[in-house]
Amino acid sequence: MPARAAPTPASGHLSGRALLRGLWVLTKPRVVQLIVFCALIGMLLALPAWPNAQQWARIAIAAGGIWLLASAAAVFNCVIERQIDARMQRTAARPTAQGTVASGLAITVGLLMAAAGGLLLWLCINPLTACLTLATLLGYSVVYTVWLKRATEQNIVIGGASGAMPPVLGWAAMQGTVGPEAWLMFLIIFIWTPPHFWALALYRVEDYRRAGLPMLPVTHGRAYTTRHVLIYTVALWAISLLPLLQGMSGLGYGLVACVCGAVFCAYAWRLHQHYSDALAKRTFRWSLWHLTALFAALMLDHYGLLI
Ligand code: HEM
Ligand SMILES: CC(C)=CCC/C(C)=C/CC/C(C)=C/COP(=O)(O)OP(=O)(O)O
Repeated sequence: MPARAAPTPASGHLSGRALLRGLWVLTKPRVVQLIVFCALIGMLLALPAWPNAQQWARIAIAAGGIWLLASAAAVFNCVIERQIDARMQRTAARPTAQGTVASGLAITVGLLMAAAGGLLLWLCINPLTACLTLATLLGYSVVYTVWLKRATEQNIVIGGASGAMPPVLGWAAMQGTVGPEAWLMFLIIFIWTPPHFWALALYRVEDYRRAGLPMLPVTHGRAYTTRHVLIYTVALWAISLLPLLQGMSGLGYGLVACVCGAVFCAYAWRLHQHYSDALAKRTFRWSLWHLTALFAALMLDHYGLLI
């Protein structure tokens, strides 16, 4: 979403509230909101029962630390990609692409957020969570943004590992180790990421072509991409049922995963058969509801609140 206030005439940079609003936009708040939500579910599932007051305090601090580091990662991504962003209609309004928030300031704010988040996790949670979250930040801001994104059409498949880490971080924050249940949640997000992103890339293909980025619809075309959206969506359907088979969740979760998986597959099948930009947009929107529903169901099931 663009920063709405006008630049000051003298510097071209924003001031006051508009500057804060611009910095907020750079943290990609809606994406980070879902990331923190998945981390929170990881924390709740790592505890056998409803958290007590002390555990709630720990959850709040861990969520705050993960939020700070994820937001910093997003700010670094916006600075590094400001020239690419300026060439794409979807991202051209970002304050870094417009030059209304100076890169130096954005980097400083990002570093401060990363330092605050890292310290919070290291001192108040545990070094494992701090190290894993910092590694996730580097994975997204450096490995994906600087290298993978421009290097291969598998960029978001490999880079998706960073985005899939939140439940692992949440689990580590509560347990001090990482259990198989956490890796199962990682796998769900990891397999969800390609259809989530490629649905968007299909209707934004001209943006990516203009920016010179090797996203799958640019390098391999629409039919190949929709086939891969379908393959990953079917794989996601199967993988999202693993918590049931592993004994981590019950029938309530299984039912939600079954129904949501069927809807996502139906979208992917229709997209493959009768492509339209409008359908690709709806598929992308559904991907967000799908992940939210899966993680909400994992949590409700954990407390026996689903059938
Ligand atoms: C490498 C991994 C990923 C890639 C390449 C990717 C890509 C994208 C892109 C390009 C958008 C922008 C859509 C727009 O501007 O309208 C987007 C939106 C979004 N993504 Fe992802 N994503 C990834 C992983 C994730 C993960 C792990 C989550 C959360 C767990 C997530 C949650 C969201 C949300 C909530 C939005 C909607 C933002 C809005 O409506 O403003 N994404 N994603
Ligand atoms: C520390 C921690 C938990 C970090 C999480 C890392 C993170 C923010 C992952 C989300 C992935 C994401 C926003 C991809 C957007 O792709 P893009 O950058 O290609 O999208 P764009 O074109 O909109 O910039």
